[in-house]
Amino acid sequence: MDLLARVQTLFTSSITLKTQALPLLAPVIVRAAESMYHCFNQQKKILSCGNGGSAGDAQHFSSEMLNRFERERIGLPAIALTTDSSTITSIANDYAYEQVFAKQIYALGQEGDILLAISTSGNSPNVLQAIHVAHEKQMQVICLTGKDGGKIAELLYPDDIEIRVPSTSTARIQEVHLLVIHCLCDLIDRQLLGAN
Ligand SMILES: O=C(CO)[C@@H](O)[C@H](O)[C@H](O)[C@H](O)COP(=O)(O)O
Ligand SMILES: [Zn+2]
Repeated sequence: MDLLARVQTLFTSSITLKTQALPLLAPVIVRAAESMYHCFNQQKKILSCGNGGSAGDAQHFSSEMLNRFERERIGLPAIALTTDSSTITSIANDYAYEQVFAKQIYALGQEGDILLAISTSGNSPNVLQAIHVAHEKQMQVICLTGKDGGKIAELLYPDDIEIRVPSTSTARIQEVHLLVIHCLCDLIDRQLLGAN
């Protein structure tokens, strides 16, 4: 078993995917960052959700908004819907796991807010329900997906934005999702603070 060679393969496939994804995703990332900046400028907020590694990504994004990214600035209003175990377990217990994000969006979401929905398959039922409720609440949906976009791709409205990573590997897609999140943070800061 050549573990060193395996690491080489994993790094190479991650780098190759990022290189392939750049021209496809760059214009869409810019559009998403402009929408997010506009949302904050209107005193609105961003709610984020996802499962597993994507739950971590949802929290990673909200912490970089609430605290800061690489430059000093005021905190920006963002809430990850993946963090409150009492709320999540009670909704799953009393209703269904499918509702864990949707019910929070009913309570917290307002017209003009954005939902950042993260799913590598595009098929997680609780993320699909979250998108339905975001639409009811007149929120724009920005989603990070992979594979064929799954059912999320079919649900989106024309004003929504899908950033779809061209890969079928969950792990590789997640690696690009994290890079996309850092691009969004950087572009939001540039619009807020200027280039320096
Ligand atoms: O991190 C990983 C795999 O790298 C897993 O925890 C993964 O996030 C979970 O299987 C998720 O439930 C997958 O959901 P989704 O990305 O298809 O919406
Ligand atoms: Zn993972």
